[in-house]
Amino acid sequence: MALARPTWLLLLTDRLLQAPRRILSVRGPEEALPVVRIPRALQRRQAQRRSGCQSTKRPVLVRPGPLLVSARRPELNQPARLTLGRWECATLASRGWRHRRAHGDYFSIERAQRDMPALRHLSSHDSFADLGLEPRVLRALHDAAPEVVRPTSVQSRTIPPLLRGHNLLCAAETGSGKTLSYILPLLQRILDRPVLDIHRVPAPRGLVLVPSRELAEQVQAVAQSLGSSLGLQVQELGGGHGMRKIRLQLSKQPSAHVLVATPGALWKALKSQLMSLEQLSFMVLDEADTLLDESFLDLVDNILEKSHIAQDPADLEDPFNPKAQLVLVGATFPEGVSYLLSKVGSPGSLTTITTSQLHCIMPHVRQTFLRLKGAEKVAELLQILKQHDKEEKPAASGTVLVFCNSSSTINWLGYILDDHKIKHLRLQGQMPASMRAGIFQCFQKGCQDILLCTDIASRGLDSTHVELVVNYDFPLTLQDYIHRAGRVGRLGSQVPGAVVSFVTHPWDVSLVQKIELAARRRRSLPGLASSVGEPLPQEA
Ligand SMILES: Nc1ncnc2c1ncn2[C@@H]1O[C@H](COP(=O)(O)OP(=O)(O)OP(=O)(O)O)[C@@H](O)[C@H]1O
Repeated sequence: MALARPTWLLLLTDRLLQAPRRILSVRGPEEALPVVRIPRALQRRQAQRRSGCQSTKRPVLVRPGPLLVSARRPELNQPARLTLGRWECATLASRGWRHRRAHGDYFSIERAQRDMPALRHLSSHDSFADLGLEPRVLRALHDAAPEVVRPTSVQSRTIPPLLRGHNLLCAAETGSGKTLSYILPLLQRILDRPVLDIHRVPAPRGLVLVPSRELAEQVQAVAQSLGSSLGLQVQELGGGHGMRKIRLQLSKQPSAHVLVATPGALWKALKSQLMSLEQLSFMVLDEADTLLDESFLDLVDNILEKSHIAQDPADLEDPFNPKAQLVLVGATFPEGVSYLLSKVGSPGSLTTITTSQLHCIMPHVRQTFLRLKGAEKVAELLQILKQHDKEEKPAASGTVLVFCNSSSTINWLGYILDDHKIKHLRLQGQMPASMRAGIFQCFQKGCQDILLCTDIASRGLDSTHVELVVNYDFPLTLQDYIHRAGRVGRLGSQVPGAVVSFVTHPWDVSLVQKIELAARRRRSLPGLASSVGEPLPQEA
């Protein structure tokens, strides 16, 4: 914006410009002479003004048609038909967002397609029966989830090799149906294998390790709904409890066939010899990148030591020395994933399944970024929530997830929402286990429309009724952004979702620029493995 210059300054500069290249004095020759130099840009502007010339800026051309990126400044829009080349530079809408003058700016990555990528490229002839599942498993699937008729692309590619006994790494975008892609083969494989002998302690034949107790509850519910009609019991063992509770939980179903557990709780049970993994024939690490990061790696390492992982399908055939098939599942895998995989087994023994949209910005969900001052965030959130409350929606749909980076922000924001009489639920890691239990299920059932949560609700939790994700605090990593945004636009979502992110800090801006560039180029986000199955670097 041009600032109004006082008239005296204009007159002075006009005078000075009469002799543009000379050193100009404004005092007598006897005094010390201050030197005034006229900047060239100002000289040019003044010359233009005098000659009545128009600005040389080209007028902004806003072409009609759908957009891939729409910005507050229309000259930064990108039409949907245009994709930026890999090495091509573009002026980003978020360029200059580190400066405080950018406050109030915004842009959106628009919805480029209606269907989620997992459902594309499927013909109506695809069926679960073609994947090698037995009729009894198909019946169980039909009884438990009649809406699941056609397999998604990740299910079509994952189920057959798992049924053949391969160790597998499945990397596919959020909400694409990864849970069924490992649960169905798990149930069929353990049905096929006889029980060897009676153990003194519970000895599950299938194990699913997950990073949070909410996810353990969810996977247990899916597996149990399928297992019931197959005569299989599925038990959940969530973390945050003492030994007494773990003992009690295990004594409820001592002969459960499948265990869904968090690493901490399982390791406590194994250490106290309340459980054995000797009968294990199928082991899954769901959200594998989290389970292999520093916070869980030691526990997972210990658990893997107690399980006998097969190196290839032939190892599974020996009835006297049972070994377990290993499956790693996730929606994000950081660069250097091969190094992490080498810690759980030989990466060469893993069949790798990845999808084309892995680590990409979801093309079917509108994602908006607002550059705000920290002090404006509360007002903006209240406005979004009040606006959302006014809209008419069917029951248990159109709910909102608000993500913050810390438990203290959740508590503080919760009090503010209470003050404004906005009903909501809160879920954060510092809550005692007893308080935390059941909150996400309650939100899933539609008891409340709004859930304030930290990243413990961002991974794996199914939320097909969520309409809006608000990143009140911008996530700290691109992985977290992918997982949070992945709570909308899921398979079976009842409403087309949207994501709104508040951008306040300079480090937020760096991530936003990476997201915007990846979206404009329609490429995967940087810093995440482009090829999950890449070979390990050779040791020197
Ligand atoms: N073949 C299918 N047809 C229709 N709906 C399906 C199918 N497979 C799974 N679903 C549904 O899709 C939703 C998402 O599935 P799921 O939770 O397994 O996704 P995910 O890939 O594990 O996601 P995340 O990466 O977030 O963990 C669930 O509600 C599930 O019931």
